Amino acid sequence: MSQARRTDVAIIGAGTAGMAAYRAVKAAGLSALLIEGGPYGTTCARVGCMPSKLLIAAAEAAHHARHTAPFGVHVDGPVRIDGHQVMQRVKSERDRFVGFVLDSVNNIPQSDRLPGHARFIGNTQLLVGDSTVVDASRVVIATGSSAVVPDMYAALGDRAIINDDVFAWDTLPGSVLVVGPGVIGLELGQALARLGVRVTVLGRSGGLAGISDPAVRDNAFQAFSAEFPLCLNAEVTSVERTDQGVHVQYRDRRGQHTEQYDYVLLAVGRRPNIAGLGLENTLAKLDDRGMPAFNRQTLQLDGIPVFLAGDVNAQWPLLHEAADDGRIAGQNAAAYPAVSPGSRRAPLSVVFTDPQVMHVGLRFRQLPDSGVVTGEVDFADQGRSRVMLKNRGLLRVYAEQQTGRFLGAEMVGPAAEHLGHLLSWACQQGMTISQMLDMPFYHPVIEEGLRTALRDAARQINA
Ligand SMILES: Cc1cc2nc3c(=O)[nH]c(=O)nc-3n(C[C@H](O)[C@H](O)[C@H](O)COP(=O)(O)OP(=O)(O)OC[C@H]3O[C@@H](n4cnc5c(N)ncnc54)[C@H](O)[C@@H]3O)c2cc1C
Ligand SMILES: NC(=O)c1ccc[n+]([C@@H]2O[C@H](COP(=O)([O-])OP(=O)(O)OC[C@H]3O[C@@H](n4cnc5c(N)ncnc54)[C@H](O)[C@@H]3O)[C@@H](O)[C@H]2O)c1
Repeated sequence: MSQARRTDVAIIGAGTAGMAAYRAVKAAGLSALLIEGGPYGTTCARVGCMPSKLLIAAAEAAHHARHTAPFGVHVDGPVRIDGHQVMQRVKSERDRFVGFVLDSVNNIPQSDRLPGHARFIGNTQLLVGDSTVVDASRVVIATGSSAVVPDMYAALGDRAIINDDVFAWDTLPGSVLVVGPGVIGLELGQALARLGVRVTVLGRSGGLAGISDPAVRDNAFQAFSAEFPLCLNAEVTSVERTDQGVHVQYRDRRGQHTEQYDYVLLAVGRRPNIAGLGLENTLAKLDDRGMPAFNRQTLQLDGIPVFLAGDVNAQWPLLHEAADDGRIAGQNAAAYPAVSPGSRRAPLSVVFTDPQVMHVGLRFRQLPDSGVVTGEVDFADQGRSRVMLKNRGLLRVYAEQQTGRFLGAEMVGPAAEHLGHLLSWACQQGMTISQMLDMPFYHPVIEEGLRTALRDAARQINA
């Protein structure tokens, strides 16, 4: 027997964006229904940001323990890694973070929550599960994204894994081939390598951690390829399931390779969760991949009161952007038809490798063809970085020649997560290089490296 529900705003997906949208709709005094087809807890807490950082933290502990000798400090005897204990901490701390999300879900009145997979049967009408029809005045789609699994790996069954599977392990495997040297591939690949897993990371089109500045990318390549086999232009020619794991053949500049791994970790990108949503039953304009046309400022789909928030819109698939998207979509859904562009922050991304990678504002590839100066610092001789033996990396800052306005930066190097925050705040304030140089710099700190890059840019602006 079918059930009918009526609400002002239906929100599909109780992830970071969906929960933020729900809060915004309720704050505006409208009714909202939060529909979730999978487990509660969010991608970030369950299988994304948090468990990956927990694995990285264990890897950093192992790495530090193995690299004390240059300081004259010796850990006599081998560093022993207990894979069970590593994964136990990753999972129990992860569960703690998920628990906080579940608490906030439980604080949402039961009548505002609807479990089940949702699909459109009209512009703002949804079928949830097999029998519940939801009539909404507006809808927010916040269904997230899923890891892409290229066809050639499907035959490997449970030996072809994605990030979710790593965080379900009870112990560490012996070997993993990581396909995709993007953010996920590098974060997890390096962490596993430092935890004693034999790791190879393969890319196919030269990309590395999303870095677009060739000088920064080269510097990053030197750092990572010194730690584990890393090839950015490889072609995997065959993969075959064996009793022991996976038999892999790939080709790179050095020739053909035949190797055996326990698992192939696929980290070749993520795809918006749009398929199966039934958008063809609405008036949304869909492209050839089924993506609806939408306004990037208001997040509204062209022509219908439906909004697209978080990873599913593929604008900036990052946690803080998903939360902002959810707020903007929720506010606009509530205010519809009086929608307005949401306020955005300066772009900032951080990759939690060692050395870390970050970008702020405009990326190198987005810079105008002329009228830009680039200041840089190589961290090899940077004082505090050298003191701590963290002296590898390159920071490049971009500024408008005419006005001196700071435009953006790309970096691989020490404390990039912190330098990235300083720079993104300056970017959002619209500061010039000279205003940034007027700010305090303590001694001796890694931020003095940033000052060197800013001075380099200032010299060129003044010339
Ligand atoms: C390994 C990894 C590490 C990451 N690390 C970081 C990091 O360090 N920093 C950072 O900023 N970002 C990181 N991210 C990205 C970040 O996790 C995402 O940007 C963010 O979680 C996206 O939130 P969301 O709300 O869009 O999607 P989600 O949290 O995935 O929520 C979508 C929800 O929609 C539900 N759903 C889907 N379809 C339907 C349907 N038809 N009906 C009902 N429900 C549906 C799903 O079950 C899911 O619960 C990482 C991602 C991964 C995978
Ligand atoms: N620290 C963070 O903020 C963080 C961490 C993890 C994930 N994320 C988010 O998750 C998103 C997805 O991450 P991702 O690493 O899956 O995607 P990605 O787009 O960052 O990287 C995918 C990489 O795989 C390569 N690739 C594509 N097809 C390939 C193939 N067939 N063989 C070999 N290489 C191939 C691409 O060239 C690219 O280098 C990121 O863009 C980011 O927004 C963020």
